[in-house]
Amino acid sequence: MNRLNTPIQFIKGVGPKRAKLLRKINIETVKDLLYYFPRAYDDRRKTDKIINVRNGEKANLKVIVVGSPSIVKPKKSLSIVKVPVRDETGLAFLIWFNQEYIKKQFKIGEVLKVSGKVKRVFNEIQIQNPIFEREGENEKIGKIVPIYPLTKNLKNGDMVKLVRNVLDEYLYYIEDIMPEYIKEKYNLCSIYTAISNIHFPKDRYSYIEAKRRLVFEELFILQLGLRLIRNKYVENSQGIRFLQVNEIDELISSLPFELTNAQKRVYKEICLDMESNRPMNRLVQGDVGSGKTIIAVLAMFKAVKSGYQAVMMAPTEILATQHYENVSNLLERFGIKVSLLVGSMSSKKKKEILDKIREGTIDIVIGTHALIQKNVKFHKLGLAITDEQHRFGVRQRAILSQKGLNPDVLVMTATPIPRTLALILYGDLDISIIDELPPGRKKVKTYVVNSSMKKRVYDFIKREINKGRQAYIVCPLIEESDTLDLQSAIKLYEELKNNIFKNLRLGLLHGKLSATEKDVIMAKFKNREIDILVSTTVIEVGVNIPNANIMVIENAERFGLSQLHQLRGRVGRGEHQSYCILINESRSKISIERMKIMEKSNNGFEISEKDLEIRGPGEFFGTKQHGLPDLKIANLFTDIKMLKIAQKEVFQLLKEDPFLELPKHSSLKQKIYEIFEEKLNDISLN
Ligand SMILES: Nc1ncnc2c1ncn2[C@@H]1O[C@H](COP(=O)(O)OP(=O)(O)OP(=O)(O)O)[C@@H](O)[C@H]1O
Repeated sequence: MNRLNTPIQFIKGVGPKRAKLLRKINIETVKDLLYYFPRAYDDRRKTDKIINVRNGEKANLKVIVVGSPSIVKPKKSLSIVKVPVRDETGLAFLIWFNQEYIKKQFKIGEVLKVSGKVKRVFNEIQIQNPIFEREGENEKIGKIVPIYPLTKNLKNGDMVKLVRNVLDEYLYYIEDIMPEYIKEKYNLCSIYTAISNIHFPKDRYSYIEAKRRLVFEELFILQLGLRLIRNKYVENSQGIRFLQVNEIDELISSLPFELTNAQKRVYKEICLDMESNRPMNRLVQGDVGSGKTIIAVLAMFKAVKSGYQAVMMAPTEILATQHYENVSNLLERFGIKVSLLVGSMSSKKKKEILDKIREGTIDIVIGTHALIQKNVKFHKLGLAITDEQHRFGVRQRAILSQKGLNPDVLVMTATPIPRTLALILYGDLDISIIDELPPGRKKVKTYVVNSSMKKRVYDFIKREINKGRQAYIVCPLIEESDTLDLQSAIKLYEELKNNIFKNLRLGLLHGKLSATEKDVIMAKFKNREIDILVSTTVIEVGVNIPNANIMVIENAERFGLSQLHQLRGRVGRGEHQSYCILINESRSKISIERMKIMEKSNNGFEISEKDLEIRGPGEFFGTKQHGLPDLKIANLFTDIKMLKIAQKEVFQLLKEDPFLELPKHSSLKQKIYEIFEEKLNDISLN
């Protein structure tokens, strides 16, 4: 057995009780402990003088005991031990509460190093509950002490001792998996120095060096693992060879527009994947309105004309319905049978569709989560597309594709993120980017206003509606409570309908409506029977109504920038000049700064980068949701430079050894299998 896997309760001084506490913080083995990094450090290197200490702050002192310890009992339940000490600048008292036994530990004249919090009580300087050691001892004071994330009843001092013990005995059982040439090239210290110094740094420099090495390793391993999964998947599975379909030119030339160069390039990349015998596993990233849908349509056409079925899963019924309408309009005249499958359908209707899917009389199914239910069985599924993937988990994507035998997989996302990060979050996919908007799109004019300007905003909406346009008004999202969210939308709707826009036709859309009710409202808005659609963020993704040209967002400060960009993307989709009005109720500097970014930029990639900068990656996208292992020390945003370097090295290494089969990479491979075991095993089962 690898000694690092020694269960923690077998370590001296641990025992079952402490082992239980350690398990609470996910420390089960020696290795877990060695990789349990401090959350902060207490620098106890410098010595203060009594004359300089400040009330409420921590002080490290070197003192001499100048009198016998005394015990004071101000009340029955409280006893205070007081030990008088001094240095060359003044007098102080070491204080302990209800710990009478401690009194015996001091002798007059002995020198102590103490560290604790200063409290001034009347004219007395007290150091309360200090830690202390005698001259010559060198355990707790005079150095940088790690502070660990703890749990109830587990003391930092005990953790420090434990880590020290384990380091002494087990450090050299860790294997240094980083290839030598990489360590040399980037001047990275050994894993031994890194692990030992991250727990007990001698100084700032040794801490920085340790952290740099560990961050690099973490990012390197993460990316290597993801790319290895991709390589294995591509290698192991026999995919479908779709045909070159000439009829597709007819479809393309029947479109009311010419494909942009970016669309042509991405389409070509998809064709190459589909025509090869390896299964496609590709992400299409594009800014809002860049025309991702047509790419999906072309891929589905190709699949069907090659004799297979295709499926497309969208996150909401509104979006699924919209896709269904588009796709059937475009493809039915080519003899392709398209069908919709959503949760709200009657069971009779559902059964009818499910039968047809199973028999193969339906070629393309478009739907929501309903598609991943057990009862959905395909006759011959060849292509699985998920739209707006960030709303689904990796697992759901996998379930969908398991409904075929290694179908090609296409993932479409409307949240543009910087390429470097896309490579992490979608590291097991190949990436295509549509980085060009269709020609002639007018920039959405964006204005940030505060609520005092509302009347002007409403007058402006009236004028545009008189010209035949339509508007969206989106209400703030209150995440903790759907009910409040709903109330605020209803309240606003009532007020607008009964007062401000009395003579106009308003509709209200929110998540609590049934799917049919939502459909009715969307259809009315589309048919111009509604002038203003008041909505919660259910409208956020993908809705395409080109005649709507105004997007007003109430309490815009409550949204993430990428989300605002998504919402804004609902307008500017037709020939009319469009407007986005952000009502910002916050005076905070950060809020104003964020709103300014929206005024200035219309580029989703740029905006997501800023959003990431301001909100941090944790909130931007939960790594958990993407099924990635937790990062212990690296930070996807602040360590972006390191991320890029690690990415470069991973690509280089896999070029030479795509499956880590060379003996020199055996320990790397082992580590990756430890971390990504489940995923890699899944693949070998295919
Ligand atoms: N090359 C093109 N030239 C002109 N119009 C196009 C082109 N490609 C797509 N469109 C049109 O642009 C609009 C937006 O396309 P689509 O709905 O596919 O965008 P999207 O990329 O899915 O954006 P979102 O993520 O915002 O939904 C549609 O009305 C579509 O018909």
